[in-house]
Amino acid sequence: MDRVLDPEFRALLRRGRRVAVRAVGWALTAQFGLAAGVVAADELRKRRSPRSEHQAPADNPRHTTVGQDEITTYTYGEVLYEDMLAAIDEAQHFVYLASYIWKGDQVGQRFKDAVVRAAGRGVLVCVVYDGFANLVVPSAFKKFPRGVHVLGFPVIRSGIPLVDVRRTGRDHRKILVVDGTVGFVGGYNIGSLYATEWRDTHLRVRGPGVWELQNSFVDFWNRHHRRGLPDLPDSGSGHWNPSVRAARNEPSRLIYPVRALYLEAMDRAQHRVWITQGYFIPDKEILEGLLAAARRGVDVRVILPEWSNHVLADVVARSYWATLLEGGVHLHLYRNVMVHAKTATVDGEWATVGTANIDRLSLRGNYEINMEIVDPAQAGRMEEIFRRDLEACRELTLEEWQERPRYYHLLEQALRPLEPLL
Ligand SMILES: O=P(O)(O)OC[C@H](O)CO
Repeated sequence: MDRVLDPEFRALLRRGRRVAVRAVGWALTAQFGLAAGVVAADELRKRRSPRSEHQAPADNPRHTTVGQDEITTYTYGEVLYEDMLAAIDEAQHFVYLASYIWKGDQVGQRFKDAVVRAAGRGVLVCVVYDGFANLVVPSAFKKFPRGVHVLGFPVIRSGIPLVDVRRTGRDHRKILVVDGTVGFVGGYNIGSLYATEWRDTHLRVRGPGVWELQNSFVDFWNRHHRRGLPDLPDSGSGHWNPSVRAARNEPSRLIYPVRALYLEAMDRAQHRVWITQGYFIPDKEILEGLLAAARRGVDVRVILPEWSNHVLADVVARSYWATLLEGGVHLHLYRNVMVHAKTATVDGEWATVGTANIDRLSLRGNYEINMEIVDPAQAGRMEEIFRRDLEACRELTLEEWQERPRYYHLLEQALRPLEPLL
């Protein structure tokens, strides 16, 4: 105690604290400087090889029937958007549309026109977009006529996010529900780029499973809409079908079941775990799940873009590749086209398609929704799609990865601490 009061010792402590604060400051500056440098270098690379030279494969949708639900799986945006727009144009009672990104471009305008038309003929129209994800979209585009009810999920929310987790998370969902009879969900945001240049996956559900999507929309809307917007009827469902279910991450209710969905499915796998992801930064338990499956002889494969549109996410993701490859996980790099799908299939029995990436933001951060379908026909379709995608990929070998330049390895380690932000 005497020593604490000793002025010399206190001066020493003060100096130590100053040095520590400065060191942390320099480390953070260096790390963010490095991150900025990597982003700038990637911009140069993109300018040299514009992605628009590359088109996603224009595959037709695939259909299955699961119990009383008709499931259509889309892997090409242009076809999906036409069907979504047709569904909105056919709406008679309500249109619920949530899109994390809603670009103010040609495709975005077509969706806007469609919902305005629906509202004009007396259909109840409620739309949600994420304020942060659409900061770059002109505000004029985000203004709708009075008949369209709009929830722009605020960029800044009340409360202190670090103290109250319920106040955190972006609305990352992409859902369309029309009249309770047809629903769409998956990785596609709304925008022209995604129509032809990105490889993504979306589902259309027709049948009682639509309730899963409708319920997610209604619950979110009723919890988050501002005063003046209508409450939506919350119907409940008499239909209990374990084969077609939605898992919804909801920070405001402290539930993150999509992560559990992946962990449980990997744990059960005996033959195949085939995952397709745009941004793949597995946390400790997901990584353990993949490696454990590979150890017991399961064929574990992940399709990823060779380069995604987020270079920092790429670099941090790559810091796990050596561990994955050494553990027997196969990595397939999709060439030239951005793969943005958030899907997985296990043993030809189970499949998920949704909005959640395998990264911290999606699995422990955002509002997300993934359909879980336990059915050999749908899982078979997803396996067909996976095999088809493999043709556009090259497999990365451990030897090749070990030969990457030393500086690249250092970059991965230096940027890995950014993982909680991704
Ligand atoms: O957040 P996601 O998965 O919808 O992806 C969004 C794109 O990265 C936009 O740049």
